[in-house]
Amino acid sequence: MTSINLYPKKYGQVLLKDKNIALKEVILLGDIMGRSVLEIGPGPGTLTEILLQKGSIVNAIEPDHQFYEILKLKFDTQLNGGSLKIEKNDFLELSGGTYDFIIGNIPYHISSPILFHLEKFHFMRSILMVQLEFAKRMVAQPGTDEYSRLSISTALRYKVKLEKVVKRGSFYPVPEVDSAIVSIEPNPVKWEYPPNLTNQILTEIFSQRRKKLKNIIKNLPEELMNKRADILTIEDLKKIMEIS
Ligand SMILES: C[S@@+](CC[C@H](N)C(=O)[O-])C[C@H]1O[C@@H](n2cnc3c(N)ncnc32)[C@H](O)[C@@H]1O
Repeated sequence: MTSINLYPKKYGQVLLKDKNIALKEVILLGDIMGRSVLEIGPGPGTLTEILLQKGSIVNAIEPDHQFYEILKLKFDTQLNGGSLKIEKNDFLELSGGTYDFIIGNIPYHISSPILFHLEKFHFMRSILMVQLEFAKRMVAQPGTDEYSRLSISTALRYKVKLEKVVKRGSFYPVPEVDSAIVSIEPNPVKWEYPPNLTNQILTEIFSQRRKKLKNIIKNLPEELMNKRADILTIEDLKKIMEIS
């Protein structure tokens, strides 16, 4: 007998089986009654169901054909009633939009592209499930072991909080790593420097983490010369942008 592979690696499909965790994620969004929610990768619709029960208007983006078909059958009433739209699409292909909230238990192999693609959207708050190590790097402060290019790139754009560690046993198939729920709010003050130049400078600095900044960038202010990437703050980066 041939079996259908519901978990092709291509889409990073590890499914949340603990409904209490899904409920916690939705509660962390805040009051969603009557509000618009973009859901990234609904899979079989565990989060979708709770979002709809709580009265939100959901736009769900799912590229996998099998899940797309399952969702259409499962939520036929809500689709006809107008509280749910399902798009068979890749979130990274969306050009942007405005939603009150964004939520997703996202595929871990594309966490970074998804995180930075959020920038194309206007939203108040987002709740994402990511790999625990990724979450720790997202929220890491300068001078800690986890501090990385991801940490400063995240802090330039968002206010992020690691809300809850979720053990691997809450998923099926059981993955090799633990996960975490993070909340993300856009920074009220936007980073005023050109994104390409910022990325270029961060690449130079973080690809030579062990070097002192004076050996990477010329004409630095005195106080930055002996610093290294692992303690680079946003204020330091601003000073570097000013002379670049
Ligand atoms: C980790 S699973 C989570 C599924 C479901 N939300 C859950 O909690 O059980 C990731 C989901 O994202 C979908 N996905 C993969 N790549 C995607 C992309 N580029 N854009 C949107 N969804 C994607 C997968 O098909 C899958 O449904």
